[in-house]
Amino acid sequence: MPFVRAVTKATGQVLLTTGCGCEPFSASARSISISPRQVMSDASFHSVSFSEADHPKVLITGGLGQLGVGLAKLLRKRFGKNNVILSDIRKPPNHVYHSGPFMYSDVLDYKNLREIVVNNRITWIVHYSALLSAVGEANVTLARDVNITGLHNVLDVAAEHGVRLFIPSTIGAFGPTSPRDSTPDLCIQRPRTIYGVSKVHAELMGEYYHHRYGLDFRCLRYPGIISADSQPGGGTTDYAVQMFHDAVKTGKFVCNLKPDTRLPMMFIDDCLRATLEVMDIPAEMLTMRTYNINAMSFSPEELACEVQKHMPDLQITYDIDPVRQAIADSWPKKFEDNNARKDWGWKHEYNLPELVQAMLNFISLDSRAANAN
Ligand SMILES: NC(=O)c1ccc[n+]([C@@H]2O[C@H](COP(=O)([O-])OP(=O)(O)OC[C@H]3O[C@@H](n4cnc5c(N)ncnc54)[C@H](O)[C@@H]3O)[C@@H](O)[C@H]2O)c1
Ligand SMILES: C[C@@H](O)[C@H](N)C(=O)O
Repeated sequence: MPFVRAVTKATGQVLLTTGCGCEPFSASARSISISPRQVMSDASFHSVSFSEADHPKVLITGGLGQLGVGLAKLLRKRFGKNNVILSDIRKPPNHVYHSGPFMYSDVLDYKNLREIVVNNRITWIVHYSALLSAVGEANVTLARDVNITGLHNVLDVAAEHGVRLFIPSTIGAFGPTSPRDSTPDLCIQRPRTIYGVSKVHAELMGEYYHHRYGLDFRCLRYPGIISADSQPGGGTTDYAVQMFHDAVKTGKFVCNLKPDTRLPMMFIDDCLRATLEVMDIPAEMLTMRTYNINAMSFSPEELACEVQKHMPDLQITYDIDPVRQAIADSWPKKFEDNNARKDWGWKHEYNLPELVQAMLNFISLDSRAANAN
């Protein structure tokens, strides 16, 4: 829906409504532009001429990380193989390259992003590119570039071409001054990592573009995600994935967080389903644009205990990484997600016992297959 503009004579102010049901707001006439960048005159918001019945055409940025390949698989099942483009700056492995469209895309290259969106008539972007919490602390400049400059490029391209945009946030968007038990959607957010700071920035910029330009921005704050068939990319919650791989391979695991470090976690199938659900629902059902989603919380010792029910000989020792420990100690222990459950019916399926069973089934099967080859 186009912007409605009305210039009031008396004040020289411009009133805008965005067609999204938000309150109009005013701003100085001089400062108003129709788009975040000065785009060509043929670019207009919400101009994509797809009928409601058409499938979305999806671009996933940073798609070769822990979450992108699984999401592409889910979306391709739903929308068709050729309607979902995976992109990244890395070379895809064979099985990914042959499973559907893949393109090189560096989110720091605005023109390249715009070309992909235009040439492929993209209608949804899932923006996964990021440096996660632990690697971000090891390279703050790169994290700032990818997580903040890259975000700005994606926001602009999405706003200019009427693209629905999903950006994940994280438990890492909270900090030591946030309530750590049952952390709600709206509370103090003063994270102490560049990752967290960039994610709060993403939440605020996405919501700002929604109110200011009508961008259809949707955001879920994910807990730590546990997956069997994809490796995590340098986060604080990675220990929980590694424990399974080491347990099956060596029967031993050295944990880099203290035994009682409790964090919100989620099995990947729940995370990807939540992402599709929140992208798919009508905008009227969203009372907010950024939602917490929750499944379970556990500590290393609780996870180890559950794994040991299946593998009683598993040996766990602890060698604490002070950087990761400090990050974990500043994050929520338990997440509150009442709004997601109320507004769009979010419901997780995996608790800790089901998660452990699913991970061990997959990894054992996978290692048996590798041994047989
Ligand atoms: N995995 C989790 O536990 C978790 C939890 C909360 C939020 N998230 C968020 O979900 C998203 C995906 O997470 P993930 O675990 O798959 O991350 P990941 O680190 O595994 O993958 C990120 C991908 O981004 C790519 N990338 C880096 N620089 C890039 C650039 N300049 N241009 C394009 N791509 C670039 C990397 O090559 C990598 O494949 C991230 O935004 C992350 O913050 C993840
Ligand atoms: C929690 C999440 O954002 C990521 N897995 C990290 O630990 O950095």
